[in-house]
Amino acid sequence: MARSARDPWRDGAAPHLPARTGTLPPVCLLPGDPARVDLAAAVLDGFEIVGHNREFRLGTGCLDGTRIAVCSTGIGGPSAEIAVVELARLGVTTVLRTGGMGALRARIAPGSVCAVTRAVPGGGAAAPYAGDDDEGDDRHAADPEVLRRLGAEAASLGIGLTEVAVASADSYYLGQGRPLAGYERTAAARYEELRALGVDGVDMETETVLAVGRAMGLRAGAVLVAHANRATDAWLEDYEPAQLAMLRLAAHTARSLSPDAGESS
Ligand SMILES: O=P(O)(O)O[C@H]1O[C@H](CO)[C@@H](O)[C@H]1O
Ligand SMILES: O=c1cc[nH]c(=O)[nH]1
Repeated sequence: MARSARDPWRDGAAPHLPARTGTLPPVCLLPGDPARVDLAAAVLDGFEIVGHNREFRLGTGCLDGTRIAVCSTGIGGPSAEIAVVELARLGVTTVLRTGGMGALRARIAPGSVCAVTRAVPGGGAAAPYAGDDDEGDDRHAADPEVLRRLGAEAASLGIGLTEVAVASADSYYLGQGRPLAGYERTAAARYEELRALGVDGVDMETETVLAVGRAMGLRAGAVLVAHANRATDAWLEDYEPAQLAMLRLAAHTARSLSPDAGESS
């Protein structure tokens, strides 16, 4: 049967994510980078790749018998929007972005693991989800229960956690104030603009994950590791240990947020 253009799903199969309705566990980690999905095998037992389409690499594994999904969103708001909307319809009820960011404050060293409290509204793919009500900035706040569990799990794992507010940019270079030849003044102005927002870091997907997740009725949060520090111009070359610490925290938080925590899958 031909698919409808307005709603291009077929027999429970999503148009972009490689999955069918009802096959995924309720909690899903959302790295941007597809390679981080494979890295999750280091923190989840019996990790298996379910499928891969475009930037969306999807796998599942278990922590203490609780099944957890991991799905990459690719880079930027547009593909993150697709992932969150399709995951909601596939049956996922909680999403946790598990990503990287550039810190904007000198006190946040590269490698720091950070819990996002809120994203500032910036537009892009999140804009159509602003809605007609007056929820305002709350739409870009992390779900309080997700934030609370991140804090509790970090404490019990002995992982230091810094709370941050972030901006999500639709551009990695000029949009994050990285100087390009001929655009040095634009880049410097953009960097100051980001800092003036009062945020601690910049990435490319958190705003969309929080705003779209909330609009879809999901619990949405984000844990980010600082890959770089723009204030000190430091870049973390050996990134894997920090990513693994973040994934470990994300997996434990996902387990604690799972309605079936402790049951074997
Ligand atoms: O580390 P991930 O989750 O891939 O995310 C960050 O890395 C990418 C840029 O290099 C952007 O997607 C940014 O948000
Ligand atoms: O500087 C950085 C590092 C990670 N992700 C970003 O979007 N920017």
